[in-house]
Amino acid sequence: MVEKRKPIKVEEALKRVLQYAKNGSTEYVSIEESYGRFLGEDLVATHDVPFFDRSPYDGYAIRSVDTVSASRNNPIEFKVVGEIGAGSVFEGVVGENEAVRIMTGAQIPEGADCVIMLELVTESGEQTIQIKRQVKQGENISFIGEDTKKGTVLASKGTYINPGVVALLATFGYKQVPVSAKPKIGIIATGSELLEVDQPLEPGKIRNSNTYMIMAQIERAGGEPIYFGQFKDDLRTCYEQVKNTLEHVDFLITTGGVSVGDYDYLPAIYEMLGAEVLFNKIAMRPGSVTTIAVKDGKLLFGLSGNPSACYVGCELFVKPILRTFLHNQNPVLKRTQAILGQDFPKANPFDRFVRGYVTFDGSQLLVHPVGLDKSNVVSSLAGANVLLVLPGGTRGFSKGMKVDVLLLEDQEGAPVDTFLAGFEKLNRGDSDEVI
Ligand SMILES: Nc1nc2c(c(=O)[nH]1)N[C@H]1C(S)=C(S)[C@@H](COP(=O)(O)OP(=O)(O)OC[C@H]3O[C@@H](n4cnc5c(N)ncnc54)[C@H](O)[C@@H]3O)O[C@H]1N2
Ligand code: MOO
Ligand SMILES: [Mg+2]
Repeated sequence: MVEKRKPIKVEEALKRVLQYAKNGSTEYVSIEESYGRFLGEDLVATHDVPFFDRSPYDGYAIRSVDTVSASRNNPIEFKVVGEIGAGSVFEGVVGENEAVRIMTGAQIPEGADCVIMLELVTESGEQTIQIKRQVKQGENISFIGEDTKKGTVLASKGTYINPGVVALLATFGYKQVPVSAKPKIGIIATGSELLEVDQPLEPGKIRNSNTYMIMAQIERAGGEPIYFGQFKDDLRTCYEQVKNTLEHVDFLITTGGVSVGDYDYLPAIYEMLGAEVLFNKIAMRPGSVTTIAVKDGKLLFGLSGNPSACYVGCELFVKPILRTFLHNQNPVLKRTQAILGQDFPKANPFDRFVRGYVTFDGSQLLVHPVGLDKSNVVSSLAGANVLLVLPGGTRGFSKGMKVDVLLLEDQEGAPVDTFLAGFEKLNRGDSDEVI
């Protein structure tokens, strides 16, 4: 008698998995290697930026008081007493009707309290200029600390290091950057039908695409994938592999063998390991068979063998655990809304995660499903930049309807609470599907 599994809601599955989320440690990498990593400590401004009052223009630094009566009919003459480019400092003090020729980025000389742009002065002699307008105190000065003040937390621990964060790291002198250590995520592919990537096709066999897809997904999410090989559907072999691999990784992903088929051995393997199965059926498509178990606090992700199901399982459940390991506060996929660009007539007994492509039509986001919506297809994955979330218990969606989409290529992510709330408020109908 085949086991009847009880599906649980996506949000319930995520809550159960997140109970086992752990934070990893911190390590140092050079600033050149920091892009794409996650901050291992808060990034705090260790000094004001700018560190000194500076000129935002090429011009002349003067005293505003000397320009009070300046006008087109009353040009005021200034003596040019010095010249500084960025990086140089004028050693004297700017006195009455004196000007220092100053370039963008140079420190405002003592005595001066404003800058007039080169274009607005007339050179009236070898070392003299004329000014025909009033310049206000503080005009054209970038003041100390106006960019950021010493002590400000500019990015918190766990923040994704984008190019802007790299600029801040350099600004504050981080030659070595504290980053969150990447979780080591083991991958084992199961299936007697699997060929290595470089093997020629044979009847009944397919190349193992899931391994490489998951490796890429893990890298995109910021983890370190470690591939332990592909194994035939043999209970002993697969059990030994899973057991041994677990010792060397922070989490383990297997693909295939989680359903109810004769050669689906993962359920038996969890039992032999003495692992606690958190769930083995989720009310979602694809990926309903996604099974997650825990052994001594370590998560085992039993992802489906079907490529699209495997992909979705990885994004929805592996990514949040991975990102939490990196101390990231926004570990789940960011959600937004888009207008369905074409009919999607298929009924949705379970929540459906359709591979889609989002574009902006000038006023709104439009989303189109990509390729065939079947869990065993691989081609739709390449063109997808979102997953459309179609609530379970509904009977199809038409063009023009507003739908939720989860962004696949976004690196910012979203907080768990809002993500869960998004699912809880889905307008689901009654599902008559039981398997
Ligand atoms: N009687 C039932 N049959 C199935 C059910 C069910 O509930 N009752 N669930 C179906 C669903 S839904 C899915 S999804 C799949 C899940 O299958 P498994 O996770 O057990 O995976 P396998 O049986 O090993 O393989 C399924 C499919 O995927 C291909 N595959 C496997 N590994 C790879 C890989 N590394 N790269 C590419 N493709 C791979 C494999 O050849 C199979 O075609 O079960 C349904 N059946
Ligand atoms: O788990 Mo299967 O992918 O639902 O389609
Ligand atoms: Mg199977």
